[in-house]
Amino acid sequence: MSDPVISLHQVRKHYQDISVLDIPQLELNTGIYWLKGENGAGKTTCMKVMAGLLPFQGDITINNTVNARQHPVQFRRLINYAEAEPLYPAFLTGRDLLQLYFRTKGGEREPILELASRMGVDNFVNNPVSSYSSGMLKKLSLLLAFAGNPAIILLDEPLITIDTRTLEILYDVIRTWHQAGTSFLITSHQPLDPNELSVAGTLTIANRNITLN
Ligand SMILES: Nc1ncnc2c1ncn2[C@@H]1O[C@H](COP(=O)(O)OP(=O)(O)OP(=O)(O)O)[C@@H](O)[C@H]1O
Repeated sequence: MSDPVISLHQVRKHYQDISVLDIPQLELNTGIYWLKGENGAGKTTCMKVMAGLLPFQGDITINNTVNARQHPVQFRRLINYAEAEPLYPAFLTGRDLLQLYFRTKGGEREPILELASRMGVDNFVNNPVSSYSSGMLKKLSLLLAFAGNPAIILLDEPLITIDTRTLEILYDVIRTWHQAGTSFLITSHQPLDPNELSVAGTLTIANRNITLN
C-alpha cells in the first residue's frame, strides 16, 4: 500500500481554553476527499492547522517524511490552502500575489498562467485586489492554490461565489491535477458532484474529531 499523503497524530487545537480539534489519528492516501461538518464544527480550523497557518499540538506529516515542525518550509511548499472568503492586502494586485506565490512555492509558472487565462483572471490581474468583486477574489485565491508542486491542496468552500463556467473549469483542473498525483481536501456544505469528481472518501468532522468513510 502507498504511503499516506498526509497523516495527523494526536492533533489538538484550542482557541484560548476552548478545544476545537482533538484528532488521535488520521491518514489519507492519495485522492480527492470531501470534508463535511456542521457550521462551527471545525472544518476551516482543521484546514488552517493542516496548512501550517495556525499553531497546534501534535504531529502532521506529508508523504510520510515531511513533518510540519521539523521541516516547516518544505512542509508549506507541499500543501496549499484556498480560503473560503479570501482577503489580501488591498494595495496588492493579483499579479503581485502571483509573483509572490511563484517565488515562495516554486514550480512551473506556465500551467498557472494558462489557468489564469482560462479562468479569466487575466482580465483583472493587474488591478489592485481592493477593486475585486467577491467572485474575482475567489477565482484569484483558487488559482493561487494550484501554484508550486503541492502534494495536497485544501479548498475551503470552493464551490461558493464562482460562476458556473468557472466551476466547470475548477472541476476540470482538479481532475487533471489529481491525475498527475495531487490530492485534494475540499469542504462544502453541498456534496461534491459525483459526475464531476470521483471522491476517495468522505471525512466528517464532529465532536472535535474526524472520521473517514
Ligand atoms: N479565531 C478564533 N477565535 C476563537 N474561536 C474561533 C476562532 N475561529 C474559529 N473559532 C471557533 O472554532 C469553532 C470552529 O470554527 P470553524 O470556523 O473551524 O468551523 P467551520 O466548520 O469551518 O464552520 P462553518 O461551516 O460555519 O464555516 C467554532 O466554534 C468557532 O466559533
